Amino acid sequence: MADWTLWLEATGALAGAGGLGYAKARAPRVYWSLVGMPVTWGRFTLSYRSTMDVCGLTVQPSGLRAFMTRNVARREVQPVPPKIRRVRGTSTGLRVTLRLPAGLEPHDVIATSERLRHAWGVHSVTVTETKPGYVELRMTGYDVLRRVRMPRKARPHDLIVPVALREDGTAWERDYRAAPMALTLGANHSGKSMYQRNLIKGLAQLPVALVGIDCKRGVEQTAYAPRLSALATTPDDAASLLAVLVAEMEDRFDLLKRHGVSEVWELPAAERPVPVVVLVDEVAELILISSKKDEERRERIVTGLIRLAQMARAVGIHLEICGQRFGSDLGKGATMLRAQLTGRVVHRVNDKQTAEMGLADVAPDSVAVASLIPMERPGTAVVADASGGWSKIRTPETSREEVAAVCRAHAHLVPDLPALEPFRPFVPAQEVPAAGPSLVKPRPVTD
Ligand SMILES: Nc1ncnc2c1ncn2[C@@H]1O[C@H](COP(=O)(O)OP(=O)(O)OP(=O)(O)O)[C@@H](O)[C@H]1O
Repeated sequence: MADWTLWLEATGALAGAGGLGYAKARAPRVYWSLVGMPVTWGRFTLSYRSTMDVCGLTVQPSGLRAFMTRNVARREVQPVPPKIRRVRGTSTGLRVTLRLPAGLEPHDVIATSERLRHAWGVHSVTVTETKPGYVELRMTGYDVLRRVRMPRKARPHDLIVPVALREDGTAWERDYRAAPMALTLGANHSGKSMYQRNLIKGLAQLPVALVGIDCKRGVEQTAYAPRLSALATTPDDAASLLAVLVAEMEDRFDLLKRHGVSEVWELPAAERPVPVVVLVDEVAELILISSKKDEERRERIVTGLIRLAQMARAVGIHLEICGQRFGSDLGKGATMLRAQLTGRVVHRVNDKQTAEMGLADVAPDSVAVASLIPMERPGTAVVADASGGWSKIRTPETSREEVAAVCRAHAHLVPDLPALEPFRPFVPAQEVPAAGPSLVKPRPVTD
């Protein structure tokens, strides 16, 4: 058996020496499909039982089974590894479904994933419980986060936007129904704007209202103006816009009350107000003040944000807040606001405390991983939610022009929300595409 493994490895090495070595470095996906996958598949198949044995992932067979093996099959009784239910090759690695024998639990496999990775010579092994008694080993043959390519099937739908790639090769999706409010943290140049850019690219294609708050004079979000229902580029405008959003939230609650339901998703489709996603580019610009006279405005902004974060989920208003830090140093109300933001995305940070601000209260295990994101990998982040689960992701590199083009192409999806009309950004006539059929039916917010 070992000879077969050696033969497969030798084939891989020879192919590498014959020119595929170049492909391995420059086109790892091609190399994986041509060489890596067959070699790894062979290595996995041939060494599966012994690897599971040395990694402690076997159990003693049941009495009956041991009896039958000894007396009927007349073979030596051997420890039993998890049963392989399915092996599937993908463009980034191998997926193996295992049925766990009694006595093993998913955590046992998770604890040995590093040993399995080395045993099968793959870049990473991620273990996911698919249903009770079953786990999936997701192996990647190369570093998929080096040059991110999103899976072809990953498309925005409902209120779900694929934003980045996980290190196990699957798409990470921002699901607004599962995590209605989210916080994105990261140091300068860590990739926060790129994350938001990818998010806007996906959201722009959905029937939602996009509201931008970019108090860095709109340098990032102005480019997306054709698809924005509102844009605030100064703290004063932002304070007024948040007051309008709070009033909109209250109107929507009146609508829910009239229909006797508790959230917008229970309303008939024709009555349901369009979801609103509020994207705040840098929260410190909004709530950090330098003089006493701005205190009243800050108070209004923080109160508005906290009210939206606490209640607006039920009426389909979502917050997506970005910042470099988000702790008590931002002043009164900051930690209260943070506690309402369920989804957490933490890019490279300058100090462990910032990673803790984002992750310690939802996924403490991931703090160390976020603290170690290297500078030369912008766009890499750790995502976590209140379920305690977390993943390492990286966004695809997407230019502002590309996202601006998507926004122009979907400008007809801007819904009719009269309350936001005064905040609608100016769009030069040449940027507005010829009128096409509107996919969004204008709906009154109230009856
Ligand atoms: N996923 C990515 N892949 C490759 N390059 C990226 C990625 N994300 C960001 N970058 C690059 O890193 C740099 C910083 O990105 P970005 O502007 O998104 O960071 P930021 O955290 O918003 O910075 P700042 O706080 O200074 O605005 C940019 O040059 C961008 O092109």
